Amino acid sequence: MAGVRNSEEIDINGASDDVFSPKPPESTEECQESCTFEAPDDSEVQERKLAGETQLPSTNDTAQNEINEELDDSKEYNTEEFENAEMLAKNPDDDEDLYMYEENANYEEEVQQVEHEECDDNREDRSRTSNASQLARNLKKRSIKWNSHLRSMSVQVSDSSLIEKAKTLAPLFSSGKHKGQAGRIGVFGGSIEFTGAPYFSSITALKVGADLSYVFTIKDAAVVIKSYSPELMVLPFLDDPDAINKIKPWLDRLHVALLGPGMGRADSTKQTFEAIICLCRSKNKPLIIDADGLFFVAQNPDILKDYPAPVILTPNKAEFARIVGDSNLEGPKVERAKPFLEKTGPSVTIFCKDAEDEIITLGNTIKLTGGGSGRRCGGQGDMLGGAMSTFLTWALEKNLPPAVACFAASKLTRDCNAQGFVKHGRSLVVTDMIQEIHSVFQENFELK
Ligand SMILES: NC(=O)C1=CN([C@@H]2O[C@H](COP(=O)(O)OP(=O)(O)OC[C@H]3O[C@@H](n4cnc5c(N)ncnc54)[C@H](O)[C@@H]3O)[C@@H](O)[C@H]2O)[C@@H](O)CC1
Ligand SMILES: Nc1ncnc2c1ncn2[C@@H]1O[C@H](COP(=O)(O)OP(=O)(O)OP(=O)(O)O)[C@@H](O)[C@H]1O
Repeated sequence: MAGVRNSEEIDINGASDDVFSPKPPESTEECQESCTFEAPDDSEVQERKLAGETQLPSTNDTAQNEINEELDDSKEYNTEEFENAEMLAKNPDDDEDLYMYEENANYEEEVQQVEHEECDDNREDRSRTSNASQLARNLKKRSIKWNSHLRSMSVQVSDSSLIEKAKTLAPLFSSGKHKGQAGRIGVFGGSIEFTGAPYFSSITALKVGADLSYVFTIKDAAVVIKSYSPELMVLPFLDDPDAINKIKPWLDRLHVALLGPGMGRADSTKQTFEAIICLCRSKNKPLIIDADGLFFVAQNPDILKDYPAPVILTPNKAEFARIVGDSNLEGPKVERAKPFLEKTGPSVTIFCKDAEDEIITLGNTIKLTGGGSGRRCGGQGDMLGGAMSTFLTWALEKNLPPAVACFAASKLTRDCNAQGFVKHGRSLVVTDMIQEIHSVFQENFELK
């Protein structure tokens, strides 16, 4: 694949001193031997089924029977919710009746509470039984439709070889490894206006499995970002008059630099951005460029010309139009990207974010669809960039192409969105999606 270089050329470890030099990565062969990729297990469904076996004590009381019926119904819905993704895809027209579901987590909790109270008290206090019955009915009324947004929960990719390769990405756990070997990610971004974006990226990089995550930001944003998470190392260098010299020693430690989330578009920021790219170039540092970083690249694509390590650009639809320099939001992206990619050279991969994600290299495109929910909360692209940073670190260590990291990040983001939507519906925010990373990762990328 274009833009893929071997690990010696990439200098993926990037460390100039021994303290930060990771040991050589395990060979891909070794890893593949120990990796098996199994279909997601249905333990959650089983757990819910088991929970559903608990019945209230039988009673002749009508209200009590009503409650039992309500509770039985709710258990059915809660179990169905996890079983029906495939059915949705197969029978898209059936969704109206079939996919009414309860706001399951809260519903189940509240009903179980009622169940408890009823078991204890129903012989003594019939009026509470009827209150509980009303509560169960009210809860059911709050049911929302699981509509066509979730018809397909499975991500489809036009190059299925990526699926197998993505399964081999995660490094093995080993007590012999030291902190940093699973990834040291640097996120360069943040501004007075946007402190959330670099946070979402860097916390996601950590939660996907990087060992260390640094945020390089401006002074006034640094304290704010630190306050979001003690896990992140936040360095207030971006608006320092001596920014590049301050950044330099830290850059040596990074496996991948993600540039742009929430960075802002001020001219002074553009200068710093370009100076960072020059510095990264001198150190063969793999790059991911997102958001405002793409705004700057659009103004000066030559900054990436013949870049000596892999670069992934992650534009959304609007940003894509900006970097390829056309105002047309439609048309085959692989064609529209061609002049830009010819100019920059083979190191650059474009991952275009949209309902259909596309991994574009010169003359080639791989498309990803499915997953997600129709709920499009801000920060989802930042999350994707953070995940991609960690996946790219691992891909390069294993000599896998950047496309594998793109696929993995897209799959993870889309599944986190779909899974989060089941719990939070319209209230889903990117923080909720980040909470889903562990279980989505376990299902799709963990060595089994
Ligand atoms: N909590 C935060 O701090 C967040 C900060 N963000 C930052 O906000 C800044 C501006 O980002 P924007 O994404 O708004 O700027 P863009 O210039 O990327 O987007 C401009 C417009 O394009 C539209 N657009 C995006 N995808 C589209 C699609 N598929 N089809 C049609 N239109 C589409 C958007 O609605 C938006 O109005 C960046 O620095 C970004 O990192 C965002 O990442 C969101 C979260
Ligand atoms: N319509 C959609 N259906 C399914 N998934 C989607 C859809 N749109 C976006 N996504 C997923 O979300 C990812 C991020 O896309 P998005 O358009 O939110 O990026 P962004 O504009 O950079 O986000 P932000 O700036 O808010 O962080 C995409 O790569 C894709 O995986």
